[in-house]
Amino acid sequence: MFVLVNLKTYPCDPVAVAEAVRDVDESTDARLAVAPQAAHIERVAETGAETWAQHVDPIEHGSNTGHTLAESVVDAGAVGTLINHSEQRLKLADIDGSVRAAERADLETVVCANNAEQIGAAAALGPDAVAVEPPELIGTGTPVSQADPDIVEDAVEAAANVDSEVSVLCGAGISTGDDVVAAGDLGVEGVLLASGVAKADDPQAALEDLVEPL
Ligand SMILES: O=C[C@H](O)COP(=O)(O)O
Repeated sequence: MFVLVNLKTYPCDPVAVAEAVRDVDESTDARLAVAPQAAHIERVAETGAETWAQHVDPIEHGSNTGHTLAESVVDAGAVGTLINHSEQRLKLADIDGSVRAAERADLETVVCANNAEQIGAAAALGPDAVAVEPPELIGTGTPVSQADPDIVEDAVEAAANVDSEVSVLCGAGISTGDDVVAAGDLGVEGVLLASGVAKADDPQAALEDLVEPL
């Protein structure tokens, strides 16, 4: 299982969480990665944790003030990027452009979507993976794998119908090992989560709990 921890803009210590991600990754067969804010990518990557960007823009080098260039996050140490997170929604053409920008820079991609229909459209753009996240469950602590298993199974089917090479993750409310196991039982290859780790008093203990049954 792939456990991708998005730090969003939570007021956690990104380096401390990254060190916990690195250490727990070394103790499990699961793959762990962390997605800090862009300004923290370099310091996070220096810990040795697998580091992702939260977003890249559909741009090339040039006159794009305030945008995030795929090559720049690679220079800082990122190896992958989220695209179209529920909190950073893009138009379809821009999702396509961001996937192409990430490919150009050799970044792995996870395109997020709200439901199975959008997952099918996202998979058609050829990312490495898609992630289904019902927005109403994000940050609630109520896991999608238990609260809305149908949307996860439908997303797995929708992606497979379009491109069986595209992996499927699910996210929203996942914070325990049982949640991750339940997600795996629904057919996903990974989970995308945030508050369960970024807001935990002890992020390392939260991560250890997440991978303990894997
Ligand atoms: O990127 C992570 C997702 O939006 C899930 O967030 P959450 O684990 O806080 O529900």
